[in-house]
Amino acid sequence: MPDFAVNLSMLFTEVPLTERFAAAAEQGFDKVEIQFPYALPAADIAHLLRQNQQQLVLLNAPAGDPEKGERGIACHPDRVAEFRQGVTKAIEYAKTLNCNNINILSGISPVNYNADIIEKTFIENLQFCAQQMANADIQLLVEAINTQDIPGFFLNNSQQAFALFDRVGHPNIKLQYDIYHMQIMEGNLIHTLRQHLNKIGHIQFADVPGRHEPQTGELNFNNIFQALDDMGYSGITSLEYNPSVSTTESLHWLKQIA
Ligand SMILES: O=C(O)[C@H](O)C(=O)CO
Ligand SMILES: [Mg+2]
Repeated sequence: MPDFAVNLSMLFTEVPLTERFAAAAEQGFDKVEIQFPYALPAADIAHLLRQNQQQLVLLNAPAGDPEKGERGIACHPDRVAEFRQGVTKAIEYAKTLNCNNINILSGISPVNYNADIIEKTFIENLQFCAQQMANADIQLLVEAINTQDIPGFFLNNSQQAFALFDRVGHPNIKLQYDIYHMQIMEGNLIHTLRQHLNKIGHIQFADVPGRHEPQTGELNFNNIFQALDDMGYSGITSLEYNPSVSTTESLHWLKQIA
């Protein structure tokens, strides 16, 4: 069975973030992720993790202003200094929280720059991240996001990610393979996971369509989880879905496979 973590930005949202750690612990989760932890001081999060005997396994670097529709700024040529300051802040949080993985979001391609400059900016920013994070013993992860939910998102499929990693040319970079986004963009999940397992550092999932819990859509999660075990995947597999019912009720599938 996969080593599960739960994303506290999308599950247990019935209660404020500070109470989600305990809610997750009550359901048996000892590993959690937070997309953007920055509204809380790192010391407060560290206290909550200790109190609930949990490990933080993933956080995202700051990704611009969501109120303005921004979903990452790593490919924005005019935001490089701001992006890199955000990465420094993410590394400080990760060090305080003993978190070994930081996820980077490319963002939506800015309309006022040509494709080559956008790609070059992203590659140079990833080179910066890979080295800064290697210095801090942190794994750089990069996530591809589907363009139905976020039209224009620059990094949107696994082959594009692997080709970019070759150009980044640093060993400290892996794909955060989100099953939900990749089912929408390319399908062929088990084959892709098996073929590129050594370039995949973290997995998240939700069913398609709807981005809800397993058994609400078209994916056969029993087969996917079994295949991950069979191929020897040893990383984290994280619940990152919008529960279609209460979070606790949405975990029925987990009890069936346990
Ligand atoms: O939406 C997702 O899949 C991400 O993992 C994320 O962190 C976006 O903020
Ligand atoms: Mg994701």
